[in-house]
Amino acid sequence: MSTTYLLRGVRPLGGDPADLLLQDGAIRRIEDTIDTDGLPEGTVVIEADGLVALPGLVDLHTHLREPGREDTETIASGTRAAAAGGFTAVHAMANTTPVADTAGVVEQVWRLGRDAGWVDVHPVGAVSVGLAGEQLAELGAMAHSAARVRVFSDDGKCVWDPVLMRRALEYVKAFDGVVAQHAQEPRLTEGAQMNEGVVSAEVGLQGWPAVAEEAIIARDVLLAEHVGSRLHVCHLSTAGSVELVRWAKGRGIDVTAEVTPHHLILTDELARGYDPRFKVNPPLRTQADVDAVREGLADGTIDIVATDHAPHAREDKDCEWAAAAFGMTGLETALSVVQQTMVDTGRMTWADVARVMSTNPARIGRIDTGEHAQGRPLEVGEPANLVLVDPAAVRTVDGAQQQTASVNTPFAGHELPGRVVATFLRGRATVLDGAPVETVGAAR
Ligand SMILES: NC(=O)N[C@@H](CC(=O)O)C(=O)O
Ligand SMILES: [Zn+2]
Ligand SMILES: [Zn+2]
Repeated sequence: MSTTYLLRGVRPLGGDPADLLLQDGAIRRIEDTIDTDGLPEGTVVIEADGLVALPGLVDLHTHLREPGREDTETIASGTRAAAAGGFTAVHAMANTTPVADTAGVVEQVWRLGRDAGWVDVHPVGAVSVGLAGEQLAELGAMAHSAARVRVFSDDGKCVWDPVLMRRALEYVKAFDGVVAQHAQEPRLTEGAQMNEGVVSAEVGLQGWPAVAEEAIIARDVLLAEHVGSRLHVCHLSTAGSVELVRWAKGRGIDVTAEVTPHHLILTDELARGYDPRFKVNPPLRTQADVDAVREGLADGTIDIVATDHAPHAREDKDCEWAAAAFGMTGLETALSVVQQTMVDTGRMTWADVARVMSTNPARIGRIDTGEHAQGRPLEVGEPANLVLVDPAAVRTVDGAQQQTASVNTPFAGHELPGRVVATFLRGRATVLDGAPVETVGAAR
């Protein structure tokens, strides 16, 4: 029998306090006060005064590195980090070794995720065989596998060939899939190391122009319109990209877009210290771009925040900038960065955070229905996927103390607001008192 939890005085979506009863995997009661009389023996009462309850967070863009780079992250360590960050579902990117471009690989990732038990793992399927950008991968077989893939991406590489991109967009319509594009014109970014601008000129690193991202987004929204398909733009990072997505949506094109926490707060000024922790793809941009993506997220042009959690080995980051790998971790800091940049600044409410970090990503990934539905409202009868966050807490980020197996967080030493106190996956606690519940994997 599963544990019954009574959450006392919690604030659903930051609203008025209420008592919530989680029982047999679902939210059973939401009332001003729930009396403990008559509750099953062994009911665990959590005094949640001042805590905000959100639907379990859903990440549309996580790199779990398994299979192939288990030295940097495994499905178990990455999903444990996700639970610690308040997530109940993640989409695992396809740029593994081997690439997740067959039904066999996506089913393996899905099974390992299920066995680990921390969050629901939804594998992303590659668009092209081996991410090589030449031949379409077996999208249908992945969609109809046990992993039920709906999101397809060559992330890390751009689907550059417009004919291949067109075919992928056409193909995924058959199973209501979406192509998630890493928008990067490869010829315009050969050898690029950081954002092209004043800072790149001053520090002498090769620049990566905004137009390299924007040109692909412009092309792809027109392709999506032409074939009547769904497009998702990964980790959008420039003011011009926000404008393009705004224009496309105004025209009725079925496009969605994501921004990462780091692009909401960090700028290319950080490259001045040549610390490769700040080397990422797409690169950190200017303050004007940061302002534009914040505005785009607040006004709904950008649909979601996705972490692009990209763990890397020490040797791939403890080296000179030009030799270092692109990417930074993010699962355990995402909610805090969104709180700091969007909630504490008055741009968004907690209900808006639920929308951009749970409801919308679940809908884009088509995981918002069925037995394992995610991103559902906090209502009686819905699955008990929840995160409890203490918005008044302040913590100093320490890479070594995180659950991820890698330490390439850009926020080491930063004070960030907010702390995940508890996470529930279908009524089962994965995190309690701010710490992962050790019996999670074993309980299955
Ligand atoms: N974001 C990154 O800088 N790196 C990602 C790939 C990607 O998201 O493009 C990775 O896999 O390391
Ligand atoms: Zn990418
Ligand atoms: Zn990525």
